[in-house]
Amino acid sequence: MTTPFGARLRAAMDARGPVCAGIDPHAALLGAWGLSDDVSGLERFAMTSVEALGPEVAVVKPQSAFFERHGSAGVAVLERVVAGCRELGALVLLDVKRGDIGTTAQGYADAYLDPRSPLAADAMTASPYLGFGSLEPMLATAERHGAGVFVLALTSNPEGPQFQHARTPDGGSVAGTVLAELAARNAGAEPWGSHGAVVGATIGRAPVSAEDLDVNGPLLVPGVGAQGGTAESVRAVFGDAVRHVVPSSSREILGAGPDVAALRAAARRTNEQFAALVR
Ligand SMILES: O=C(O)c1cc(=O)[nH]c(=O)n1[C@@H]1O[C@H](COP(=O)(O)O)[C@@H](O)[C@H]1O
Repeated sequence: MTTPFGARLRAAMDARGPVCAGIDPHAALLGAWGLSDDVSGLERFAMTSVEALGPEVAVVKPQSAFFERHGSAGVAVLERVVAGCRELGALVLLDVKRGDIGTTAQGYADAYLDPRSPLAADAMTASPYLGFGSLEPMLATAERHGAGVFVLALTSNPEGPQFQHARTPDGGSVAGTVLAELAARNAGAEPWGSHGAVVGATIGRAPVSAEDLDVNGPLLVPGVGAQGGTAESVRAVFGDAVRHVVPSSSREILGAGPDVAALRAAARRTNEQFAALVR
């Protein structure tokens, strides 16, 4: 039987540190690396990131949007990023933030979580806006293949609270409902479950407690670095749930490139800042 994603993630974090390094080939970053904003620039950026980060961090998170904007040739580069990072020992969380009615959700699950797909990753990001139950095909497909799903709960952008803090008829919040559903799904799993919540480092006051944040699964925490989140602010926001945190940083680490050693050193620094939090 395939080892569940949750167990693989725990082992990878113990071995390499907790940080998830994003691969976000923004036009601005391509420029900062002296690369052209086209497929050849994208390929150079992406494969340099793979070489630097694949052997270094527990999880790599390629942002699909920045590959898709170059069309099918860009998606072909993304396929090489996914395969290359996995070959170098990093888990791959594909950031696609998908969500749709069940039958279509199955299509997304097949695309990103079925090992027979050219874009098969270890985990994907999903949006619960069509209802948590609409994600069932992704959760079930992930479980079948030892993969995981990270569901948006409290995102790092300022617009997030409009929906995520909204109250449900039972008096809870939308974000709290997502967290409760994840906790139920991960219940009993050891060392923790395979499905995580996305909770930004910069959320400030949120309608959930540290207890709610303990979903017996990983908490992907973007907003670290470029968006202002630090180890201290993460400790303040997450309380006891801080041991579940997978801090995610894209621009701050990538800004150290294109030198491979400098990129690795930036990832290592972020790991050092957060290592003590998650023990
Ligand atoms: O799912 C995510 O990773 C994500 C969730 C969120 O709430 N906020 C957020 O910034 N992200 C992603 O994190 C990346 C930006 O990270 P930085 O460049 O470190 O700010 C982008 O790929 C975003 O899509």
